[in-house]
Amino acid sequence: MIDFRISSQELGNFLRDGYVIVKNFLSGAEVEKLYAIAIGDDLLQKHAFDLNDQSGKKTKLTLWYNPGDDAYGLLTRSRRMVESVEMLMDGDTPICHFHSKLMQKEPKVGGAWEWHQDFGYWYKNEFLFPDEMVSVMVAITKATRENGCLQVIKGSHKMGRIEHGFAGEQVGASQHYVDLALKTLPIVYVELEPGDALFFHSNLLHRSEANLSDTARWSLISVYNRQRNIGYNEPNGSHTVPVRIVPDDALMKWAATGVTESAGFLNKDKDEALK
Ligand SMILES: O=C(O)CCC(=O)C(=O)O
Ligand SMILES: [Fe+2]
Repeated sequence: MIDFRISSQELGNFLRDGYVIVKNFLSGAEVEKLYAIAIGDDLLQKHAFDLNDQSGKKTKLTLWYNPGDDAYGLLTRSRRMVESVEMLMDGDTPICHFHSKLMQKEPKVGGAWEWHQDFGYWYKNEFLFPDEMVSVMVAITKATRENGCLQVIKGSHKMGRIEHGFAGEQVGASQHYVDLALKTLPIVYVELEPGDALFFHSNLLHRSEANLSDTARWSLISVYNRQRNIGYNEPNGSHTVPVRIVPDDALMKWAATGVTESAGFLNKDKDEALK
């Protein structure tokens, strides 16, 4: 049995750098199952929407709040996931799932994301504690420089929250502070194999370039929150509902289905952080 928990060295890297990569967080069979379900899932496609970047290129994504008994829900509720994020977060109240999104960056059309901190969005939702929010990006397909993998500014979470404004339909960090960060800290291209996971702090500056390659870049990004960290301007209550943890083997042993309507999908015009 593999122990998936974050080691003390990985924790140290996360605290210093604002992120940590865990290779093979999912097995090959698990990630194949998730990919097969995603491409055949009508509901995921029905609820997908496009976000335009500044040049008009589109990124397709599907976002939902409540993790259920489908394959994606069982992954986000798995012990390895919840115990890992718990080690990386301040505080001691129960771990809740804010939302998950399936990012579908299609070949030739997948749009860019401007430099931002995720807490730049969540501050608008009136969350108060950035150290009690962590994102996990799981690569469903390979992420490379060519297909627009995530880039992070190593250590930038230590700058605290940076002012954000609109960049196309996205929220972007103040260019002046991004420039200063880039003068001071290194950029890291987060290339991932399917099944690898990137855990990152809510104040880590990150972006990605358009996907001009022939291969899709699909990833699942799940966001976790401590129960006492209330988003006062976040209408969806998922972020204060403790995760119902399932065993790590549930994804392979229990589920065969895609996400159901009870997941509570986001419609683009409803998101407070995008207003
Ligand atoms: O998947 C990407 O390229 C970036 C997405 C992202 O940073 C976000 O949705 O907040
Ligand atoms: Fe982000």
